[in-house]
Amino acid sequence: MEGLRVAYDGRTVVCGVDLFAAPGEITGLIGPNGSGKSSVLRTVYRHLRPASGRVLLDGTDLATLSPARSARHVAALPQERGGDFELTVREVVAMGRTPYKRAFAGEDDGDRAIVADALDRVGMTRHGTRAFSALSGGERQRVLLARTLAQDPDVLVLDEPTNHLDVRHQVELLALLRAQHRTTLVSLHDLNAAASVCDRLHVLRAGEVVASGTPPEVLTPALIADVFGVRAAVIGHPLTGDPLIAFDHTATVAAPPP
Ligand SMILES: Nc1ncnc2c1ncn2[C@@H]1O[C@H](COP(=O)(O)OP(=O)(O)OP(=O)(O)O)[C@@H](O)[C@H]1O
Repeated sequence: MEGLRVAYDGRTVVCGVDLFAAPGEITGLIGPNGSGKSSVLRTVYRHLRPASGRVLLDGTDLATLSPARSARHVAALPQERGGDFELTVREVVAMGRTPYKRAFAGEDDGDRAIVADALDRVGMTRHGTRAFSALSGGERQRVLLARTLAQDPDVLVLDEPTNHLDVRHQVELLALLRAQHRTTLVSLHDLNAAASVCDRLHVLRAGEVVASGTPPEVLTPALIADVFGVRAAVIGHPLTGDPLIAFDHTATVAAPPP
């Protein structure tokens, strides 16, 4: 992203963000509520047009690609999860193949194998014939993740993907992201999950990137106090060695800026 600015009704909420997501790496966006994480991601999956600045994919301005073309490159798990599709689980996942099909073209064996594999990866194979609208929040989340996998994108954009998931499914989802080795841009509220899964982190505050680096570089007690207004100790995780952030849940520190 180059000089990315996002505005709603003339109010700027992302102001001049420059950000690079390296190929095959997991790039994390963290920051307080309202800091602009979703707004940045929405420009990447083209739900929003930047007010100024550009989103480049291998040097090509995404805005110059047709929607179908960019959908072959970029798949998203957005925060707005759409309505209750009157579709089965399998049909929702098969929607991921749409950017590759001509109008009215049916599924071929290749599509069917990709859809089956995507369902398998999120552990939803046995739910394939159920109505999507009848699933729990976490199950829907996993089905929508399978749809992005079926889309076979170069770039995966995920806005708070662990929302609604129990801890086991959070761990599975993060492991799945790691195993993909795709260029991934993800917003996360769980700083410990971000520390464990992301190669690089960018911290947003009031629409600006205020820190960037590897998780150990970024996730310091000073930054956590400054940006989130919470006291924390950062220690090495006894099992993995990743930074482990132990919050002081008894009190906040200075209120974070608006
Ligand atoms: N559709 C919209 N219309 C108007 N303002 C919006 C819209 N979506 C977001 N905003 C505003 O833009 C700012 C950034 O919001 P955004 O959702 O990008 O932040 P976020 O960091 O993803 O927040 P959260 O952690 O709460 O999901 C906020 O002030 C929010 O109120």
